[in-house]
Amino acid sequence: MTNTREIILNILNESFDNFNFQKNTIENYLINIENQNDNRLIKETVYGIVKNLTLIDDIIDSYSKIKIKKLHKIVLNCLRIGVYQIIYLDRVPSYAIINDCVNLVKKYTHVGNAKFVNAILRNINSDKENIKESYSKLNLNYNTLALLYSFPEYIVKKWADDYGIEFTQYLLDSLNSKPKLNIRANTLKTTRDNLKGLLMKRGYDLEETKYSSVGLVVHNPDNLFKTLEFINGYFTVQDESSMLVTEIAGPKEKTLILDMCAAPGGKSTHIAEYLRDNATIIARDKSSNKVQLIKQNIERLNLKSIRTEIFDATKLDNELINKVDYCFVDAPCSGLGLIRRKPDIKWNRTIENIKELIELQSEILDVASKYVKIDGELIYSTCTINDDENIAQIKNFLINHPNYILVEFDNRFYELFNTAKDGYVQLFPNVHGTDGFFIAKLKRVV
Ligand SMILES: C[S@@+](CC[C@H](N)C(=O)[O-])C[C@H]1O[C@@H](n2cnc3c(N)ncnc32)[C@H](O)[C@@H]1O
Repeated sequence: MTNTREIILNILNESFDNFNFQKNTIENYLINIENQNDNRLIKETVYGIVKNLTLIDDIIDSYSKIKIKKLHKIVLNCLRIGVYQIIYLDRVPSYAIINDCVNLVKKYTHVGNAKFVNAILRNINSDKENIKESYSKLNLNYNTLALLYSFPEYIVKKWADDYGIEFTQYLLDSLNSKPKLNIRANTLKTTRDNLKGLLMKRGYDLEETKYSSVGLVVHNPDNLFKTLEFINGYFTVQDESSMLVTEIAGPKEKTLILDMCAAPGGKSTHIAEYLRDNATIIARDKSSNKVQLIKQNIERLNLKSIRTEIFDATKLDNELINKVDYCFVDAPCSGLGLIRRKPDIKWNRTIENIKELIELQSEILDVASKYVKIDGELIYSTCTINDDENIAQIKNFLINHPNYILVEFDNRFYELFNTAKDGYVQLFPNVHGTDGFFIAKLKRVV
């Protein structure tokens, strides 16, 4: 029989060494687990711990005589598993959780530690309701929101300053929620309706995306990648927010299009489908591994209009100066809008590396500005909720590049998004149900 908590412990021990919670770490452990319930419990607990880490550690800290920084790694991780499952998972009996965690500590350390863990988890279990109540009574400010929703304080403070405490609370809550999987119909092979019908016949439960005309939400996506529809390139997995980049840009056929940061090809392949494969699209990224990912998608989707190139977007390519009709900069960014899908982003970002990203974005935008021909367009997007990488970045660009202006979106996008104005939009998971995302549309006028 699988000991799910032992697997969770192994994942945490590995992950907390390097904060690398990439899906692969988890998927590698899950490969041999056939029981879907075990599979789900492991994923739910690991992601749950990563999402709620500050609060879980705060609870442990208040019940442990030893500061958590001084606890043995296995002891701490077993406590995290125990606390998460006791507090957040009503369906699992507490005695089984405590028993398992204690036995794991005994197996991997010693009896003394096992007794310590047993006492803490029993106390937390009997105080469970009081614990929940005492946290629910906290006054809300950016420090308490950072604790309650387990986010780094610097991020919460920034959002509270930019959007206010109430909005920030909803934002944090939705970034901790489970996201829906979205797919984009490859309109060169099928229609959204047809794809929906084909997948429904296979037992999938789907609905149309709210904003994009080619997207579907899949409510039960298990084994979706094994379907013939996926293998034969009828769809691409992509969040609805990303689909909107192409729809808002609205490029024309028979034009030259450059996607400077293209891997794994989500936007480039969408542009090719949108233009019925009738344009010249150059899809670049910085390494051969990344470009390989674009190639795999092009091949699976059977697209002919995209040429891939390994090219560093911070370097100027003289061949393309003043030649490009539509230049897409889907920039490397802090990814704060993706925290629902990748909760480790909470713990992997620092103020310093966000600053470096802002400089990199600005450098790439400057190079991009040289490729676009007069009357051509530059479309800048990020998957983050951070004005410094988004609208402030664009305003700064406009100051340094007076030959560019923001161009208005088609009116229907202003009707769809209350947060869209003057040629840019910030999408929020708590408002729009999408990933946190930013799109700006610029035009070179001189
Ligand atoms: C947000 S992702 C792009 C996602 C892609 N547009 C899509 O829709 O599938 C940002 C990309 O920028 C690439 N990147 C980062 N620095 C770069 C550079 N100096 N030159 C080119 N690409 C770079 C990363 O490798 C990454 O693939």
